[in-house]
Amino acid sequence: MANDSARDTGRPELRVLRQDEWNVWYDTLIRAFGGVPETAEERELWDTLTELDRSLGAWDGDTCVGTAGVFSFRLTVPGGAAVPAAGVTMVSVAATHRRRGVLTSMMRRQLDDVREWGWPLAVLTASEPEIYGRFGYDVGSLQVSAEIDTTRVRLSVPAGTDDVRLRYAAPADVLDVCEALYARTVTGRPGMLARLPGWERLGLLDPESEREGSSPLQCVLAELDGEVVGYARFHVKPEWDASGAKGVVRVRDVQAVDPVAQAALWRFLFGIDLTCTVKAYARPVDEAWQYQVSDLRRCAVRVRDALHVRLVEVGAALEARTYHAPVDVVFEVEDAFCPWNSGRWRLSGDGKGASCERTTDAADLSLSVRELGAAYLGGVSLAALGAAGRVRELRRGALAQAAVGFGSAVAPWLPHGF
Ligand SMILES: CC(=O)SCCNC(=O)CCNC(=O)[C@H](O)C(C)(C)COP(=O)(O)OP(=O)(O)OC[C@H]1O[C@@H](n2cnc3c(N)ncnc32)[C@H](O)[C@@H]1OP(=O)(O)O
Repeated sequence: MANDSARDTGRPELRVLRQDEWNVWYDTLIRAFGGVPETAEERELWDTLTELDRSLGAWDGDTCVGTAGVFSFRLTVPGGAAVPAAGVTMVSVAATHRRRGVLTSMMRRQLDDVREWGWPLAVLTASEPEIYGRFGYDVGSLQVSAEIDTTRVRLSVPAGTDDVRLRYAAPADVLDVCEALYARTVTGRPGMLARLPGWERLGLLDPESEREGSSPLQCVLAELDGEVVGYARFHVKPEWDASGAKGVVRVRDVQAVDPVAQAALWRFLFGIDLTCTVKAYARPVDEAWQYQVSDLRRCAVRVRDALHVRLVEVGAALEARTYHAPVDVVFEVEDAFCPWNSGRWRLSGDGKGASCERTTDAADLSLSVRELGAAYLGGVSLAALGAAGRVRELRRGALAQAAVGFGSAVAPWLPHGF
């Protein structure tokens, strides 16, 4: 049907990707991102990770003009449950075919598919944040980058940090240990993704072309009483000028099971000889080091959007998480792109669980599905969205109650892109 209508109208034909099309499809994607080829290793890895039956290609005759993929993730939500979520990825439209609705047609098909698969959520990281709001996504987690002047900034660490032993290890040799540790941390923060088979290799990708003069990837393990309690992966870029060493530590990944292990790793990164800057990227907005430093201003902290969240099924999504404080609220939801979500929903929940069902009761709060996506992981306050004019309070007190209920003790975080 879709093929016929595409032929009739001259619109590109949208179809599920086949393995024999992958190379052309992937070339289309790479070109849309500027056309710089990836290494053979990266390409092979993405070929392996692509979920063909969940990926779409848009074709103008034999020419691939659009790409969109989905990874079948499980996303940690407030309360710690791992909820099926479509990880929308590899989205592109050839510049020759831009602004003719190809992306819109792929988003339409994709969200219909995700609904059919029974997954309540879709998530993505955006090349440009402005693209996805029209399809019902909004920013659900933020991330921090920092450039820390370690010649001036001191770190105060908690008691017990000296008990943690650190040792270097070849990143590939300890991959399994690091993955096991990651798996232990994944339910600790909303917004984290359980690693799918094969995804551990992403952590080791280390193309020389991206090192910009830095060392190959290095890894340090943190151990307490013989047990691995954390790891840091990083590069060191040696630099010298007339006044001496000015090396830079580029932090790629820090994971730890508790604050003491975390502090031991950060103290190590701050203190590597012959370096005077630590550059970190995509860190949690509430990570402890920000409250342990002597001078936050010299850490040049920047915040940006990380995970964009879309509630595909409002009822199932809101039931899948728990609530920081008891909530009983009727939402009037507007969702133009996925109209099955529009209308009134009563959410009743607390720290143990929740129900979210259709209702004809009077609404307490009026908002669009985007505000629910923004607030979903607990990192964006519904009250703040209200102050921005994006949530309308129809019953006095409902906004404050819902805002507290949707909150999270720890900020959501996406440790790696996809
Ligand atoms: C999850 C990910 O993979 S993020 C990666 C996204 N991909 C890229 O950034 C690669 C480079 N860019 C592209 O490939 C394309 O420009 C795309 C995919 C962003 C857009 O594809 P198009 O087919 O041109 O989009 P389409 O024609 O469906 O546009 C739909 C609407 O979005 C708007 N839009 C599209 N791209 C953008 C953008 N980059 N910024 C702002 N608005 C945009 C259009 O103006 C249009 O608005 P309208 O409905 O009000 O007219």
